[in-house]
Amino acid sequence: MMNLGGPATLDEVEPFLLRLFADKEIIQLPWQDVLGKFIATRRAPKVRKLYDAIGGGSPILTWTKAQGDAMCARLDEMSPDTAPHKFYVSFRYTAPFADDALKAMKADGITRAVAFTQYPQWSCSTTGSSLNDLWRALDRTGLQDAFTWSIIDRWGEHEGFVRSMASAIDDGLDQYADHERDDVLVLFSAHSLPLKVIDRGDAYPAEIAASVSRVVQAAELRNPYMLSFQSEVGPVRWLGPSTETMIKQLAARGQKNVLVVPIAFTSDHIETLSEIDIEYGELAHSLGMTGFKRAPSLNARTEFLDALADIVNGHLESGQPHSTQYKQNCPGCTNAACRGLPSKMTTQGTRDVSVESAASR
Ligand SMILES: C=CC1=C(C)c2cc3[nH]c(cc4nc(cc5[nH]c(cc1n2)c(C)c5CCC(=O)O)C(CCC(=O)O)=C4C)c(C)c3C=C
Ligand SMILES: [Fe+2]
Ligand SMILES: [Fe+2]
Repeated sequence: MMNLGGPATLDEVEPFLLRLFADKEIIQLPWQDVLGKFIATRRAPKVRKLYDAIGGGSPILTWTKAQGDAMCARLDEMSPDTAPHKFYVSFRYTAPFADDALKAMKADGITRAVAFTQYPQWSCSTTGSSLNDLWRALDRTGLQDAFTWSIIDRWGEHEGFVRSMASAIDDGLDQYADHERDDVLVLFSAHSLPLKVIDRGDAYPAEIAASVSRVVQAAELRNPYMLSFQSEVGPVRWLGPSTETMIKQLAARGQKNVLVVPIAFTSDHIETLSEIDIEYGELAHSLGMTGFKRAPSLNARTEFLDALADIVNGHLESGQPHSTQYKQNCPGCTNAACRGLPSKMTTQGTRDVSVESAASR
């Protein structure tokens, strides 16, 4: 289960930021080694305070473990012939890292592995970076031939994910009085990306829009809705419209009730608990937006746990080594590591594992 990760303690904030701003696959900065370090160390005290205010660290590992446990229990029932199923966490910028996951898998005698991104929608800077690092970690640990791989690289239109988002929106709307409910504007908010990434041809904006469209249909939403992007950091230009700007503009035209729906995250962490709930919440209230609320994160929502298991089971049944989109490298990509494959990939899925050599690396 691959994700960005987050600092579990306040002491881990600075190392986490240093690793993140050093990664050229998530953000490209001029003189990255120097500027990345500068931004990370300068940002750390502020970000430490933010994590302090949400309980002293990120809950992303706790949620990922709860999701993994529930997913594997369901998979053991759904697919006894591939049981027992085990999950391992591979975070990009905090422990457990890809190397930790691979070593633990080897120690447990695992031979068949599914690299399952926890970002529903693809971006080269998130799932792409995690996968590139996973393949590098195979080399670092000398475990190139230990596992036969397949990849779940995107699932933003999966029916179970879409239905869990729709039911989270229902719960979000239930927070309003009956007479207010029709007046609520549903503001889908996704993590933004540097425009440079978009200009290379990254699939993220289209995949986010597809998720929003499917969720709106599944929720049979009668409320007006829109999509904006949050969490811009660093001195580069970011994809808009920005969630913060939209809140200001909606408040200026008298919109009182806004329900924010985080569409690109599967659990609570700093972007939901701090940025939306505290930072945007205070902004909205200061501007007279009395009904500013957020739909609950998916966390351990039963429909979502079912969805995670269904995504993996469907993947195993499909026999596909990865999505048809996976090999579609961004036309503007100059990173030789992108869209590589490990040396052992399935051609037929778990139920009939035959192995082919890496098509490219
Ligand atoms: C520096 C560039 C960043 C890009 C590009 C980016 C994209 C991106 N991130 C997520 C998901 C998460 N990001 C989280 C925190 C976080 N992200 C960045 C930077 C970029 N993200 C920073 C510096 C931080 C740390 C907090 C801060 O300093 O503001 C997290 C949460 C971590 C946690 O608390 O557990 C997640 C999750 C996505 C989906 C995405 C683009 C598609
Ligand atoms: Fe981020
Ligand atoms: Fe790339």
